[in-house]
Amino acid sequence: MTILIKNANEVITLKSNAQGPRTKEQMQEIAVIENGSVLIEEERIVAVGAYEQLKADFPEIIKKAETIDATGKIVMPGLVDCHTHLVHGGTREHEFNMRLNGSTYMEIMNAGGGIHATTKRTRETSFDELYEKTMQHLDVFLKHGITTVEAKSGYGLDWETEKKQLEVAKELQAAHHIDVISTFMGAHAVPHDYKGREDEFVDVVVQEMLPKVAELELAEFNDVFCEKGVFTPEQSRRILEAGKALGLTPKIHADEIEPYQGAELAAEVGAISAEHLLVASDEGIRKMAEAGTIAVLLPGTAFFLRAPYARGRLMIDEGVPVAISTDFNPGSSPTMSLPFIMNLACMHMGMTLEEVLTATTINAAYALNRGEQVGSLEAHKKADVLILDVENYKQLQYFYGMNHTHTVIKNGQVVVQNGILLKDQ
Ligand SMILES: N=CN[C@@H](CCC(=O)O)C(=O)O
Ligand SMILES: [Zn+2]
Repeated sequence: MTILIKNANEVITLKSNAQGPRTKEQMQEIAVIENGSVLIEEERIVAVGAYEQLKADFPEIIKKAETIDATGKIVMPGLVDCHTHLVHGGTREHEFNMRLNGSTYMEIMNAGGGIHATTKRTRETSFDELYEKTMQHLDVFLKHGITTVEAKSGYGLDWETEKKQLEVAKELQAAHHIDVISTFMGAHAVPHDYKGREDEFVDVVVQEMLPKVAELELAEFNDVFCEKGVFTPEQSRRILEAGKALGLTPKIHADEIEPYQGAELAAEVGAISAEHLLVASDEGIRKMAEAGTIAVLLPGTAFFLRAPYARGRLMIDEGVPVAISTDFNPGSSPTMSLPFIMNLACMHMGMTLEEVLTATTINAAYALNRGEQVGSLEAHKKADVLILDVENYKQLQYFYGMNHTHTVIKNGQVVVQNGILLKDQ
């Protein structure tokens, strides 16, 4: 398919001469073209710029293009949601109600709820049911303008279920328009039968699960919940180093509930990203900036757990590349609305309108090692493009809590039109 998007009030390209994830003032530079056009052929972007220029440069391609008139709207890259627990059984609204009545997240988890409750449900749910449920979630993501999503395992805590989660994600990567990128997170919690024998469970993850994940090519990344009462920094280091030796890139859930040297560890093991960081130390932030570790911030979790927000402003000022994501999961952040999460980042983490756009496109793409393929509108990149029904990018956060997605083009194909998923029609 050849598509020409024309007359957009603004095309937010995120194009830059910077290499790698954007830091400091680079996060502010979203490279807006007023009255811009985007030319797409097959699954790639051919060019972005003024219509007259594109017409002069690519007359033959323009001749055969189907035109989409974006008058009164804006155009930007598809959103990248770089931290989700996509594949899981069941829901936990009763725990939400318990928290509203005074229980804490960790109390519920230590009493057998939380991650353990979802683990039980995920073990009980068949492959086909999980596949169908996740397919529906992906449809909702797509309608919110998300074209790439990460999927962590970690609700199995045994090989059979971890494998089932990763295989569901792999099959959906092939079956759904959205790109689904898998992370193995066998060390998401210590299963009940290993209580008091935590190191033995780490042995199982390191010696049994990780080699099979690598052999079957079920994931690109390896994550661990480094948190007091879950996995210690030493155990986390062991898990991440073992994954690295097998070719899995480290990620880490760090400093979410209590400061635990997680940010420092991320920098030391060369993790691509450290995620959460609500209570990361000054030293940890400094080390991440030095190492170039991407901070994946998840303000929806702070919102939903009524916890302090990560210090996004400080991290950016210190030179840490920042990405933001939904953390979609059934316990601490059951939302698929990345646009709402962007609003929280502006309102509660001191991030600017421009920084949240960078954090959910190009920087999020780099957090998934996809910064060269998606995350900005540039020639030769994948044609993952959104048309949003607002007059300018500032309105995206001003009209908050709404879904402004009008059209989604994924891999050069229109998949959402007028806010409606085409396969639903
Ligand atoms: N903190 C650890 N894991 C998830 C929550 C998982 C759950 O509560 O089911 C998170 O990233 O917030
Ligand atoms: Zn998470």
